[in-house]
Amino acid sequence: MTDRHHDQAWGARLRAAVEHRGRLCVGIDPHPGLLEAWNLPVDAEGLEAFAEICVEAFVGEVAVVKPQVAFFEAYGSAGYAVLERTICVLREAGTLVVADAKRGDIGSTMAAYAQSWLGPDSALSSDAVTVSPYLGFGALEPALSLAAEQGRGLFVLARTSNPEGGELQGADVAGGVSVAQSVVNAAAERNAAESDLVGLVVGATRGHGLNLSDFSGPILAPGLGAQGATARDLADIFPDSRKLLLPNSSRGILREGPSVTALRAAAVKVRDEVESALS
Ligand SMILES: O=C(O)c1cc(=O)[nH]c(=O)n1[C@@H]1O[C@H](COP(=O)(O)O)[C@@H](O)[C@H]1O
Repeated sequence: MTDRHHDQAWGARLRAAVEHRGRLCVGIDPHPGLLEAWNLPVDAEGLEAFAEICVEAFVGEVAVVKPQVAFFEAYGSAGYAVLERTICVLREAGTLVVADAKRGDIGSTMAAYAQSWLGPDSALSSDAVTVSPYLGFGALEPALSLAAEQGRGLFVLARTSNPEGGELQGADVAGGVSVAQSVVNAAAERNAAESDLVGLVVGATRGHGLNLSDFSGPILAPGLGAQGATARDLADIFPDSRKLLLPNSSRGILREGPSVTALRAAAVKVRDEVESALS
């Protein structure tokens, strides 16, 4: 593994970080409305100030931070430069970064996305990236191979938190197996070669209806806070306490800014609520 940040497999790094700092994954989602609420200009400079405040508040307190790429991309190359610096500073400080880019394409193009988000030479390179399997789970293979080689991970969308996701993800593919369940099964099978390489995204906003018993990798569970899920819902929705669950909250915490102290306190509060709900 050539990454100067680590020489361990992703699963080992993730499990060690969660052991130290809890399961919460805090999102950096710089919505224009949040920039305004923080009295920042809605431009790349405001974006940079927003990201710097988040970094200061979250480093050392939470295990995993998930920048939502869309809110950086909205400012073009200037936004990407801010994202590069944000990813780099977080990783240098020992915070794991999941880039929420939700990439997915035919295999040959997927290889290029994989280099951007997981390659050793990219300024956007993160510890893990979110990907969409809806061009076929097999099309993700270039990203899976690169992640394995680099000691990084992937989070594959299975059952998303939004209400619109159910129609497609809940549809039957064969013999009563839903599209989302087929993603879960493919992820479990791929993890037989390297455990924890493939994580799943399963929303925390409602019952997912999935059989997760054969899946032992990490599960990113967005929906805490702004989308209505609470820490207490987590134990009902994910009753198997052996699962490595990473609940995500973005706006629910970010709305407590721009004070670094208040933002940090909000993250710590949700982190601790999650830990006591799941322990
Ligand atoms: O992949 C994700 O992180 C994701 C998957 C999903 O099913 N639902 C979901 O909300 N997300 C992301 O998680 C974050 C949730 O943000 P809040 O609703 O503000 O907490 C956003 O960045 C979403 O894009």
